[in-house]
Amino acid sequence: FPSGYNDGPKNGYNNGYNSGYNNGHNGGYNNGHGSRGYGMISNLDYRFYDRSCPRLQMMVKSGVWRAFKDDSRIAASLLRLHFHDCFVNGCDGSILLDDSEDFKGEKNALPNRNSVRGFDVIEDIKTDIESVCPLTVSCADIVALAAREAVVLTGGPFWPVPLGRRDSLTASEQAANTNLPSPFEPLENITAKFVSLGLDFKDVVVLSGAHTIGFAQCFVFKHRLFNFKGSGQPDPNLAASSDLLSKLTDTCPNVDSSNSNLAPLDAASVVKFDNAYYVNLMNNVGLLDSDQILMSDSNAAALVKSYSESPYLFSRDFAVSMVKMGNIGVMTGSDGVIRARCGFPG
Ligand code: HEM
Ligand SMILES: [Ca+2]
Ligand SMILES: [Ca+2]
Repeated sequence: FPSGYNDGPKNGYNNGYNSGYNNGHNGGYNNGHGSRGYGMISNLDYRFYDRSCPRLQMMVKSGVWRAFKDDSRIAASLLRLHFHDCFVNGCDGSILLDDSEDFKGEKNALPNRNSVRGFDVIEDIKTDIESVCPLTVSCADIVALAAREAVVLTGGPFWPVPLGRRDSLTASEQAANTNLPSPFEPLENITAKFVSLGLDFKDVVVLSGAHTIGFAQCFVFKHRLFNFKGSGQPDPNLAASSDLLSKLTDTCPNVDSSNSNLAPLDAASVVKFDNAYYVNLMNNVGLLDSDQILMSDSNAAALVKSYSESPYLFSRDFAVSMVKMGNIGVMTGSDGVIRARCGFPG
């Protein structure tokens, strides 16, 4: 990676943050082999808290399990929380900051408002950890570990999480609105957003597999059900599966009041972290336009096919891509802070 990758400026954090970010990185379309693996260049360290907070990982694990007992969707929500943190100013806990009178952060940015969940779970875990290891563990690291636990808890792969991220003092509503991929935009745009953060095309396909768990609100896919691209008809991909189409129109009748109703992203196994997401795409029953659209690109479709055939391949590649995502724009050393509470910068 270019120098400067890991040392985000302390002051004026957002100014020019992305400049030079991607120089020299492998741009765009490749098959992802080579330059992948756990050996990424990063200042993070698997053993960062071994001495300062030896029970950290156990505490995160039990906090996630506790929350999961009452709400199995929380696993999906915690995984998405890490993604929405890392894609906006790097994995720095920025998404966790509460709005105040003179500060508007990311929580209420368009992709997050009434959509991202799990803040209270992270805050509860942080409170536990503060009682044992005060001002030691960053919120960004807790989110990264919680995302891993969420995947393990739902039957997905375990991977060691490199640690030592520092928390931001600020957040950017605007960056959240522009950096996070939207389910309404074409694959090229989504890919460009990943590439601008040092990820690649394979990561788009692999990380989209996170949609093997969790839910989406009707308004993000409703345009596929009734009047796709002005045709007055459902998306032909969905129409081919009358079974799914009728379930979705039951959940999401064509009235505004259904907009926040929920449908499983992977109807085959909504709380199981498996490769069914890719099997769905092969069968044209992906829920989001941005999911099914992967099949319209021959490189992506080839990866989808191989993951649909091999859960092991998917598990392995997902773990690798999650470590990559967890490295985006991290602050280490004396940059940033360790927050006392995740919702407040101080
Ligand atoms: C590739 C571009 C992506 C797009 C366009 C996208 C879009 C979305 C949308 C629209 C939702 C539903 C939100 C709602 O209805 O409130 C969602 C849910 C979700 N996304 Fe993504 N996503 C993408 C990539 C990712 C990645 C990289 C991850 C994690 C590694 C992820 C994890 C999730 C999870 C787990 C949920 C379910 C959350 C829950 O049930 O609380 N997504 N995504
Ligand atoms: Ca962030
Ligand atoms: Ca699944």
